[in-house]
Amino acid sequence: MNIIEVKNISKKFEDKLVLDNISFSVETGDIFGLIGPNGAGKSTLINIMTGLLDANKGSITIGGFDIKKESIKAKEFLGLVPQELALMETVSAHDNLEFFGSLYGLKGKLLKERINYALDITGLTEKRKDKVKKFSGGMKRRLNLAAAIMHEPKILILDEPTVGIDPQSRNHIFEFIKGINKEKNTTILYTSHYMEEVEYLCNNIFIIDEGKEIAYGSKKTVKSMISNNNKVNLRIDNINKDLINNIKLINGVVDCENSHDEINLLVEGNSFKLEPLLKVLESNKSAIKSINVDEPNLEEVFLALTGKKLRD
Ligand SMILES: Nc1ncnc2c1ncn2[C@@H]1O[C@H](COP(=O)(O)OP(=O)(O)OP(=O)(O)O)[C@@H](O)[C@H]1O
Repeated sequence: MNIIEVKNISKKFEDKLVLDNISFSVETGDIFGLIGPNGAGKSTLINIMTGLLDANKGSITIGGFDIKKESIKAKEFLGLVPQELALMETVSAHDNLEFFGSLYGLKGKLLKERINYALDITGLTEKRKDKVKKFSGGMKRRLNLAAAIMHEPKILILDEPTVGIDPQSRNHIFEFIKGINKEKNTTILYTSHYMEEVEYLCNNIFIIDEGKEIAYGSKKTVKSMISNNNKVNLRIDNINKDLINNIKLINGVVDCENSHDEINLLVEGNSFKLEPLLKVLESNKSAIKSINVDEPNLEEVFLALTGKKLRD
């Protein structure tokens, strides 16, 4: 079932079109990536999805409910972690979560359980009694995540949660996302302009630039949009002319470059097989030190489709 359906959303600020006919759907239990550079329209889209902003055109359903017409029911599905922090600095992590939990009507044993779970899954259990003003930026961001899951939302929307934080907190956030997705089947909508994060976390992705769809589908589909070619890097002994010529004759080899102990191949993903390559190496008595096969990464996909880099 699709827990999120975005259909033909357009949005203008004054005369400027910042979202241009955007459509996609997110399946229940997916980790879905919304990627684009600064100013692409990600936050505007999230604000429309969460009912904070009206679109000029199109519709969005959350859990089957229209975000405008049945907003109370639709919003029950949502947990939002915005870019800005919303925490009380002068009280402890625990007391912040107690406050946010009570806003959702939680009390007693259930409130305690939810606080413990939220602290545990964000890696903050040891800091539960510390005042938030003593926290690093990354720890505050994690506490913000913990606050957003107190009501156990079915969908968690994270707007660039790793911007400007330390690597340790970044890893905690990744573990948190994978953990809550696995344990509670929480659907995740993750926005970022870091391609490698989306590459690591997400199954399906939507790439947006200047308000327009650039690519949409499974990670594999999106990567295959630019090319079916993979790169193969070989580190071997006994590289000679005959070997290179024989490698070039292997079905699916598009290009072959070599240095003294390394060969780099560009191969056609659908027709190239490793077996004939291994036979050629064996008959040339070339001992293999390493073989690596690389797919294009999402950064390369974005560059190929837009002609520009995600981050300058
Ligand atoms: N309230 C507003 N009034 C006018 N223009 C706006 C408003 N909010 C956003 N914009 C413009 O809409 C475009 C999309 O902005 P948006 O914040 O959605 O992008 P983003 O992809 O989330 O980028 P970032 O990562 O920088 O937040 C930008 O050109 C921005 O300047």
